Amino acid sequence: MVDKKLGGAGLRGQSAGETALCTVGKTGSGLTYRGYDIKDLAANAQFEEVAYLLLYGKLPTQAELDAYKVRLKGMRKLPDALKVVLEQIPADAHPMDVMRTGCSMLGNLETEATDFSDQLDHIDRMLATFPGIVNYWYNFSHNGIRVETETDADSIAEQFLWTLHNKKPEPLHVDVMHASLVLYAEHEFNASTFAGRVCASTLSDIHSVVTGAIGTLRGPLHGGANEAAMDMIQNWKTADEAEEAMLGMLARKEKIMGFGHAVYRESDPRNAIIKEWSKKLSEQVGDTHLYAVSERCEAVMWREKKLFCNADFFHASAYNFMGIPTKLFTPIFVCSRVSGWTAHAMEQRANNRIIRPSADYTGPESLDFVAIEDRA
Ligand SMILES: CC(=O)SCCNC(=O)CCNC(=O)[C@H](O)C(C)(C)COP(=O)(O)OP(=O)(O)OC[C@H]1O[C@@H](n2cnc3c(N)ncnc32)[C@H](O)[C@@H]1OP(=O)(O)O
Ligand SMILES: O=C([O-])CC(=O)C(=O)O
Repeated sequence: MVDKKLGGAGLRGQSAGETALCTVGKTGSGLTYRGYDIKDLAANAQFEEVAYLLLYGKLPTQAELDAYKVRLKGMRKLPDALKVVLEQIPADAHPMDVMRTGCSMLGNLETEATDFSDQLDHIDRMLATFPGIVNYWYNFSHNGIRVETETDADSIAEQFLWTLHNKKPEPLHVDVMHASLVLYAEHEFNASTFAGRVCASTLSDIHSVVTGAIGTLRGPLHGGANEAAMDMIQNWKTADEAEEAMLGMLARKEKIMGFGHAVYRESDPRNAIIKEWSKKLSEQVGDTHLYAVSERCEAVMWREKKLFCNADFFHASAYNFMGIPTKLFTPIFVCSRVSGWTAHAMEQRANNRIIRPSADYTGPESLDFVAIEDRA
């Protein structure tokens, strides 16, 4: 078991508020959304059911789910002014920067009411438009295509793949995307959600909450780890080559992306689920090495450091097998986590006090003021 350093830097192990949305690592490795185990949700629920659970407080009935999906489907059109902005962003921009700009621009065009009475309309609109935003930019900047975002896709999972590849995706890939979006939807006071809650606590608007959260998720120590893991494993053609390279990285004390966690001590329960999907996809595409390389990385990290794969590691190979470009990996996380971020914003707003902790001062004391002409 990994010995976690609690306290000290990074507010590790300290409670920074209350939530009814999620528990992380309560038994060392468990994860629940509003009391439901992630294993049950990932195996049985579509992403829209989970988004509904987080945002509307309960699992939907069939009629409620059908109506919710119709509502989201009707909200997919991108405003022309947003498309104009997306078309200005160069092909070599990072798609997370595109998401951040896209979200912010949407907030300029469709600003939330200051009394938050329309918060759920804006939240559902973000859920509905985010896959189209990133893929409209991607297809325009890379392929010169203005992709249609008002597709016939039945779900957000299908909508992401459809707007990326500009065609109806195959059912297995849609199933994997549902599971992936369910796994990424919510995770208590992780860095991006906490950033969003701090923003919400100032009574700022929902697009500012999400824009700040996107910027926070972007880093390789957080959501960016799925891309970083892919960049790493794609260098290796055999499991033995991967093992040798990893041992070198560990000897040089390099961080290995997709491993370790700030809260879990034994395992990340999302890993086994996405790993299973990655295996299935690997068989489907006739992969000869990427899954084997990934499995060896997992074994080496456990053997050498007792570090386990977090949610991001096997997402890398799974997304790769579905033909998703590596730099679009973290934006998929955004398309999902926007449900958790905004559920937290609503929870914060419902019982708000501005989040403003204290700091331990470590600078100099009682200095004499020096006139500008006398300063060295
Ligand atoms: C969806 C998500 O956001 S999941 C997280 C995605 N991020 C990554 O995969 C990035 C790689 N992982 C990491 O950087 C870290 O494990 C974090 C940021 C996730 C957690 O950080 P912390 O809580 O500070 O890590 P923790 O306290 O468990 O670290 C214990 C020791 O293991 C080391 N360690 C932790 N993760 C790794 C890793 N991936 N590779 C190598 N060493 C590691 C730490 O450096 C630390 O060593 P030290 O005591 O010599 O300094
Ligand atoms: O909880 C964390 O620190 C990071 C994480 O796994 C997530 O946000 O999904």
